Amino acid sequence: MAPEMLNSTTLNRAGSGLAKAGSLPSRAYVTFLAGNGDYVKGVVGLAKGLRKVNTIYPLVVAVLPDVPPEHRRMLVDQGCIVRPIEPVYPPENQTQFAMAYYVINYSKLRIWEFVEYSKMIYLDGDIQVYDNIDHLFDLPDGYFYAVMDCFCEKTWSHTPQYKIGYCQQCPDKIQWPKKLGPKPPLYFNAGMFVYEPSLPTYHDLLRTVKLTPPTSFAEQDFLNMFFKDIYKPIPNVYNLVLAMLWRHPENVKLEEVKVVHYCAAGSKPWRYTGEEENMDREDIKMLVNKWWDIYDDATLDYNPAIADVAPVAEPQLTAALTEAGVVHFIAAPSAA
Ligand SMILES: O=c1ccn([C@@H]2O[C@H](COP(=O)(O)OP(=O)(O)O)[C@@H](O)[C@H]2O)c(=O)[nH]1
Ligand SMILES: OC[C@H]1O[C@H](O[C@@H]2[C@@H](O)[C@H](O)[C@@H](O)[C@H](O)[C@@H]2O)[C@H](O)[C@@H](O)[C@H]1O
Ligand SMILES: [Mn+2]
Repeated sequence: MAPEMLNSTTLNRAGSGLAKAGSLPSRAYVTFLAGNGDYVKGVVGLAKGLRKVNTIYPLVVAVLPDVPPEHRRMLVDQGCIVRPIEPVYPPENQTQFAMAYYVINYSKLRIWEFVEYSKMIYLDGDIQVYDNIDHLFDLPDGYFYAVMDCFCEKTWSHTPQYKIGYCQQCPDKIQWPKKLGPKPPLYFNAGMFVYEPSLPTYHDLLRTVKLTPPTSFAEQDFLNMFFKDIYKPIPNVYNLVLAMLWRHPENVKLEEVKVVHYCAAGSKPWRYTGEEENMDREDIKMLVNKWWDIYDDATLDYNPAIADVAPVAEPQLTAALTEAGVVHFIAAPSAA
């Protein structure tokens, strides 16, 4: 039975980061950085964007060995928690990944090992958060929450969905033909998800990835297969895959969007030229400028002197607050 979409009422009722009595959940945002190129700008922008929306949680950055010390320093200077990780490689393969570099994205799997955190929200480095989404941490445990992807871009041209014009974003437009067998399970974009780090899950992921032939969307396909039984879709406002603007405009209310994912070809703000297809759209130009406004805003730089330093609650104070039934959890100094 297809997982029902969580609606915004349910999500907003999830709470505002108030920990239930007795629990002091350790939560953080986490992103992934590879290489010595310009994605580090994406992560700096993300750190500043999270700070602008007043998240109470830190930003952890999982860095591959090829991220240079000066880039790591930039991230520490922006209040991020830098966590070195080792690469994860898929089995030997002849796969044509949709983008050749997708092979490095398997290293995202290392974030399941961050068990010092009970719940994490993963965000790609090419994502920006324009509204506070801390309430997602209060979603019920035991599920994998993410936004459904779209199958209409050329990057999907190898798939039966694309060939018949079927997309889960408009399931009634083209019916899935019985001759193709069961309708594909709901499929999420792996640029943003809410998950629980867990060593048993981590070891299961690493064991399973070694046995799973790679496919076009690399770790995204793998994660969809691995979590298909506990995947719960959340509204598109939590991860606007930019192609939705021209593929499914009826599903987008830009003024309500909380998270923008600059994944369309040519849309990475730090590389934007406006020349690629759809990049001359007014909404794209506005979103790229919005990203730069945050990136260039020096008032959003991390300042240790005024950062939310987690008050070291006296044990008796915590006990008293717990007794009162609610403990407002202030995490480690907000990295963002
Ligand atoms: O050279 C790279 C390529 C990717 N990434 C990280 O891997 C994520 C996934 O890649 P990308 O966002 O480019 O994939 P897309 O969402 O555009 O398909 C990026 O957001 C970065 O966090 C990186 O750090 N360096
Ligand atoms: O390594 C595979 C990547 O696959 C996904 O990107 C794709 C996917 O969303 C397609 O549906 C779009 O058409 C395409 O533009 C976009 O780049 C994730 O965003 C990224 O984090 C990562 O998992
Ligand atoms: Mn991305």
